[in-house]
This record gives sequence, C-alpha cells and structure tokens, in this order.
Amino acid sequence: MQEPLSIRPVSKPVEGSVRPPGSKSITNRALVVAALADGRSTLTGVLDSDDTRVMIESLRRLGLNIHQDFDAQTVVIDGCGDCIPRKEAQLFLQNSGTSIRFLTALCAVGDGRYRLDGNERMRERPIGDLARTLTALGAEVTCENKNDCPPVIVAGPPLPGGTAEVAGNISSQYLSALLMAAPAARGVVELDIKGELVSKPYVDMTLRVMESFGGGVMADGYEKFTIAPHAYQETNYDIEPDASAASYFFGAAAITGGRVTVEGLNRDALQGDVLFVDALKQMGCTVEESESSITVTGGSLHGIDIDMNAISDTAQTLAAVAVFADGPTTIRNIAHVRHKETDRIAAVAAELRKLGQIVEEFDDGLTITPRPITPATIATYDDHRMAMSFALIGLKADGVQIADPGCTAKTYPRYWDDLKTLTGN
Ligand SMILES: O=C(O)C1=C[C@@H](OP(=O)(O)O)[C@@H](O)[C@H](O)C1
Ligand SMILES: C=C(OP(=O)(O)O)C(=O)O
Repeated sequence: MQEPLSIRPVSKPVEGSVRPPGSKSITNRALVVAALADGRSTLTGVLDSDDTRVMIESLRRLGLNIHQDFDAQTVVIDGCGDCIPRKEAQLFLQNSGTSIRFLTALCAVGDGRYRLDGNERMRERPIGDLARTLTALGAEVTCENKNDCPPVIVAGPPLPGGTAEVAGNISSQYLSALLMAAPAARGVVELDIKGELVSKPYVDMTLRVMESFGGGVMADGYEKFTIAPHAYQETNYDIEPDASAASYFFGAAAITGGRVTVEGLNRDALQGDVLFVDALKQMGCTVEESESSITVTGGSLHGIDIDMNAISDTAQTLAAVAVFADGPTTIRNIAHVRHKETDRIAAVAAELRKLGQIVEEFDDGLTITPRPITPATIATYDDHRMAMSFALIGLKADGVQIADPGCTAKTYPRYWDDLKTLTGN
C-alpha cells in the first residue's frame, strides 16, 4: 500500500480541458462481444486498468487470441464464434464486477468446466441470482461456498436456452451478462426481469454495443428480453472516454468555481453517467455542450434532493460536491451501491463525518449537511471512487489526505497525473 497522498488546495479556480481514458464498461463489453464474434475485431480507445487487464487475461485463459498495445489503446481479438476454445480454465477477476459477471455468462456458453474467483471483497459480492438464471436456462452454475458469492463453478452443457427470471434489484450486470452471451446459446433465450431494474442506462449500453457487432435483442421496455441464436460480426470498434471518470473533473470545476471541459463525450454517449452534469446544473453550475465535449462552469452551489439510481457510480462525486453547498443534499435510491467495491453509503458517511460533516444515513441513501471542514486522512476501502471523489474536497479545504491512492488503478491508473495536470497542483 502506498503512503497517503496530501491534496493541496488550489490557489485559483480549476480551468482547462481533459480527456479521460476509455470507458471501463464499454471496454469490457466490447471485449466479451468481440470474443464471441466470427473473425478479427480491432478495438480502439481501450482502457488499460486492473479491471480490463483481468478481463483480457481471462479471455486468454479461455483460449482467445488477443494482441494488445496499450500504448496505442488498441486490442486486436480473434473471436471464437460461439465456441470457447479451452475446456477448462481458472479465472481470477480481482474485484471487477463487470468481469466476473460477464465472464460467468460467457463461460456458460462453453462446453467445459470453469472456475471464476476474485479477491476477498469479491467473495462478498453477490452473484447467486445470475448463477440461478443460467441454471434455469440449462447450464450448471454454482457458487462453490453455497453463499451466493464467488468462487463460481460453471460446467457444461453449452447454454441450451429457454425462459428464465433475472433479478433486477441487486445489479444490472446480471442482465447485461446474460444479454451478451445469449446469442451464443443453442436455443432462444427469454429473460423476465424480477424486481425493479437498477442502473438501467448500463443495459441500454449493452444493447448498443451488441448492436454494433450485429447482435439483436427484442426488448419489451425493461421487463422482458428475447434473444434468438445468431452470430456477432467482426467489427472495428472505437470506445468513448469514461464518463464516470469525467465526473471528478466536472466536480473539480464545481467545487473550485472553475471551468472544465471534458473532451470526447456528449449527451448521446453510451454511458448514462454523462448525465451527472445535470445534477451539477441543479446545484447551480452551468453546463455547455458541443458534439465532442461537455463543459461545466462552477457557480454558487445549492443543496439538492436527487434520485441517483441510474448514475450511482457518480454518487460519491456528488457527495464531495455537496460539502460545499449552501444547504443539505439528499441522495436517494442507491441501496445497490452497498454491494460494490465497498458499502459505499456507509463509507461515504464515515469519511464525511471525519471531515466534520453532518451525515444522516438511511437504507438507500444519505443526507449531507455541510459544516466547516476539519482536516482528515480519508480511508478509501480499496474503492477507487472513494479516492477519486474525496480528493476533490482537498482542492478547496486544507489538510485532506487520501489513504492508499494507488487503488485508483482499478479503473484509472493515471488519475493523479491527470488531476495534477488539470489543477496545476
Ligand atoms: O454494467 C456495467 O458496466 C456497470 C454497471 C453498474 O453496476 P450495477 O448494475 O451493479 O449498479 C456500475 O456500477 C458498474 O461500475 C459498471
Ligand atoms: C461498481 C464498480 O465496478 P464493478 O461493479 O465493475 O466492480 C465501479 O467501477 O464503480
């Protein structure tokens, strides 16, 4: 673990532009879909981070031929059609939720025996509902410790298909995983969503990535999805910058009263998290958009009451901004973030209280009442988003230190360099 990082307050408002690295969510989808395609696909704008490295390494262990040039942000992958080359593999996915969920479904279309495991925290993150859906579709998928968490054992036969329910209320990644693997099943797959689906924009993203590779899904709202067997086509695919990462730079503009442009994103991006700027607008910032960029200018900040279910990866960023508002902010309907890298509601509440803030925590959210900031070293719980978001508070307040800053490597290894370049700190 690295030494804590001291964040120095900026001497003037943050001004500038930045292009975050490629989207984690799109990179890991494009890799899975390209792996199942017929022929060779070239992916550009690829993110190089822990979460994408474990995905690539796992696909290699499954027998896929992948050439990566991370300096050029490019990956060339020879798809296997619907036939996973290796009949046996042990996959280790660290704490990458997308990787373990997407690969569990991908392995289920294979004709072999696969074991998927992760780090200590991953062994506490739920996956039992996905295993049950795949089992209902005719595969054999079990949690080794019978606790609905990894390690997961996937055994043949190749996914037969049929009709099954999918839990929607814990993680949308189960549905995305099933949708991407379904075209490679032997028969038609029908998925009925049980419970209110969380993180809906990620399902839209899945459908749009699949479509780019020739994948087709019949969707009845977010209630029912039908997928007939078909092949994905080899595709050259460009990945847009990461919108969740962009939220930190927008947050820096909001907190310091500056002006920051994020290049490579607009409102039509595949990632719902671009709409984080609407939350900042509600708080008093100004948002300007062009075809290829979004600019946020800080203003005087007001507390808001907001449902962040659809964009919950940016809830920690909003919590950091909320500390500088003129009144309380309530973030609602994010119970599912308790299952992420850490229990994010509890972690945000604990660390904001260390900084002197008044925080009321409830089952599915929290209310932050701003108070003068007291210096503190922020624990980051091996959660990249705790580190990246709480650093923003230190751009305006004295004495903020971020413990274990290296944890940003999960999705953004160069975060501290890019933040430094932008802030001049
Ligand atoms: O599908 C995806 O790429 C993701 C979906 C979201 O998870 P949940 O669906 O579990 O909320 C999000 O938090 C995660 O970072 C990435
Ligand atoms: C929740 C996250 O990741 P994952 O679920 O893919 O581990 C995240 O990146 O914030």
